[in-house]
Amino acid sequence: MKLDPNKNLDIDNILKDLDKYRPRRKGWTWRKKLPPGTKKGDFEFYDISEDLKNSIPLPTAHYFGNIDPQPDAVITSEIASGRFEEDIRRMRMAAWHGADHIMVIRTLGQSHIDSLIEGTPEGIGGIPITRKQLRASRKACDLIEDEVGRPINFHSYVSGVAGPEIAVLFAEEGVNAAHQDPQYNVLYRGINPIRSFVDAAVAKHIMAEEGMLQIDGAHNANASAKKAWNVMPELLVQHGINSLYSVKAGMKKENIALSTVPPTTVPSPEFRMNLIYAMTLREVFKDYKFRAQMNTRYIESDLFDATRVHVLNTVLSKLTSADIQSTITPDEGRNVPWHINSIRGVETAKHTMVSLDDIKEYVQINEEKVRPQIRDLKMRAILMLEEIIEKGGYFEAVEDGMFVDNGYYPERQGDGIARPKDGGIGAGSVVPRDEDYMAPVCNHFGYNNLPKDEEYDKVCDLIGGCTLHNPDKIQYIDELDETDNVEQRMSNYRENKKKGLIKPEVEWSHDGVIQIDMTIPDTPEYAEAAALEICKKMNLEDPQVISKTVLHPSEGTYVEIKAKVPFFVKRDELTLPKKPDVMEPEELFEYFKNRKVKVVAGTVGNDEHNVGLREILDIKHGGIEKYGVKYTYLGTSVPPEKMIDAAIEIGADAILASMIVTHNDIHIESMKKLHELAIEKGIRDKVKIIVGGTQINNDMAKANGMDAGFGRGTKGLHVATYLAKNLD
Ligand SMILES: Cc1ncc(COP(=O)(O)O)c(/C=N/CCC[C@H](N)C(=O)O)c1O
Repeated sequence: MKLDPNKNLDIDNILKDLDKYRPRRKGWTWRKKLPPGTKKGDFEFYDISEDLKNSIPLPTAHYFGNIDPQPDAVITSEIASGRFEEDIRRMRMAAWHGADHIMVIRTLGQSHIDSLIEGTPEGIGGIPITRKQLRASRKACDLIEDEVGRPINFHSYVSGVAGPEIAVLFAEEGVNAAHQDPQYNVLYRGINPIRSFVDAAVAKHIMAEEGMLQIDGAHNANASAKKAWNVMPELLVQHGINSLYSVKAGMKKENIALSTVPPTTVPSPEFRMNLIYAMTLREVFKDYKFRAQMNTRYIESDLFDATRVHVLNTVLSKLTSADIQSTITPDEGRNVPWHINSIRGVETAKHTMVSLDDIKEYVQINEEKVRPQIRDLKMRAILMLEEIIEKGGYFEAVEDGMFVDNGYYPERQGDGIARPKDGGIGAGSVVPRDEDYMAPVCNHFGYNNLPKDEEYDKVCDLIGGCTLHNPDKIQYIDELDETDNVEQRMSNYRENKKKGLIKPEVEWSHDGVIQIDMTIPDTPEYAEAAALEICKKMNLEDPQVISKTVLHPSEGTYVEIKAKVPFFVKRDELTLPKKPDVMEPEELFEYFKNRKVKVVAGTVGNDEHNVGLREILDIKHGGIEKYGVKYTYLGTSVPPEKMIDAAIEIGADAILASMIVTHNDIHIESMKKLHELAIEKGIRDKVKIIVGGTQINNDMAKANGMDAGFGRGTKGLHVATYLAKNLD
């Protein structure tokens, strides 16, 4: 099965035969870097990887031959609509924009479920991670990676009281990467510390054997602390605990990605503070990988502000290093990510990384300035580790509330998250393995009383293969819940699709949600009330203000609203907008380089307007001069006779006559005059007469003897295209 860029991804195809689906590979895939100095278009790049086969380049790419250079870092798109079948389309969109790491947020609270969920129940704020969801998503990623021409890493989360089971599920299903950090269970999910670390060793060992990439959980401290910038010393400690524990559980350092989020933002003097932290982290953990993540901590509902934060975060990644740049949707502060915002996040990362190609060769960090601060930060982390040892170890330290304290260690606020060593969910559930404990499964961590006297290659030979080596042993359970399952959810989607009904969407198909914005010249309260009233009068349903920007306390407020359109439009009743007939700039440059074209231009009759014509002529705003057309400008209020004489004198190929004034149909008269004079002087068949103006259109112009007419919104590109296509 292959995807056709001109066709929707067929979810039914994805759902078919999932019981037989097998992942095409296991483990993580990095991008294939290109040699320094690789040429793309007219330019050399030093930090890029192989191109995509299919992609959507950045908005300005069309000026540069549509190149779409791919940064060397993997780019993550985080997707979480709550319905996996809806996420799949967004994965495809994100991949076309350059994401090759798809992370799907888990539904609320899955960490507290002590077994695997089966089927595909609808999630909240994320989706339930289940075998069927993983298979459908990985299968979709197979198709999408073939379509864009680059492997896609599918990512999920190993945490909670079912951590080891989840890890085995991921290993069986070819999940390529996962978050795994026992500190996450302890601090944020209140799961027993000892249980969390024992489970983590088992989970990490399985992940390690499958070559899965691991992302740790340090970013959560950053996201949970009231004063995130104060937890920097602790972040180093948390990274250290998880990284070393992972190595001891069998993970390779190149598969251990430290999850680093810039701890602060404006109006604090964020960049120099985040720079110190980022540099310190990379020095201390230089053999590991870095997954930089845009800041989720301070994302408000203002999309522009979020995007500015994200650009600066990515600049920091480029000035230090990032093996993976995870993107957060700018609407993190107000919605479950919308398609457009998932894409905006990916574009921000790609834009910033490509624009800063090779920047470290040009911008050197002032060592004298940063060194003392890096040293200070390292010392604070070392002191914290020493105190942890003094207290008797990690469990005692976390019991004592040392973690996520809002002090800048060693200063403490005393408001850390304390977790009792023998308390929390799953307390007392860890029992030592018996002497004769034997588990005939592969990649199993810890004591395993395996037979000494038997020959076997791998442990599971003892039972004819475990699910990691004999996937036919996997018990695939389809849907358990008659009502909450993907077939139910897809039914009315299929109905509407078959009828060719179209509705806007932001999270789910046919949710009908649109976003509109308006500026109301009033106080924020009145602006909000007015905006909602305007939506009601527009017959929009359930309008909600999702963001407000005060332009001035009383002069004006910008309001963004989401609301639902209560109707469908029928696809087969739509008349498609006529594509403007324009050639690509490169084609026009080429044409006018080989065909010297001269035109005469002026505003005809008693008419002093000249701005519009100048825009069509001048190079500044993309006038015809930009493409190589030579023009002679005769000015304003030019008599038709003078236009024709000038055309003869310079041997013009075309006359461009601007006509703005139209009262008493003076413009029609001028057109006729130009046409008749050109015939009289014997040049009518040698010159194209083109008229333009706000009231002009092509049919009217041709009806009055002209060759073409251009109305409001015309650009030099349109006129240059006409000339290139119509001059002999
Ligand atoms: C270390 C760890 N383990 C498990 C979970 C998931 O855990 P639950 O199912 O919500 O309990 C998380 C979640 N992180 C938040 C989203 C990801 C973030 N935006 C990121 O990209 O890093 C986690 O950080």
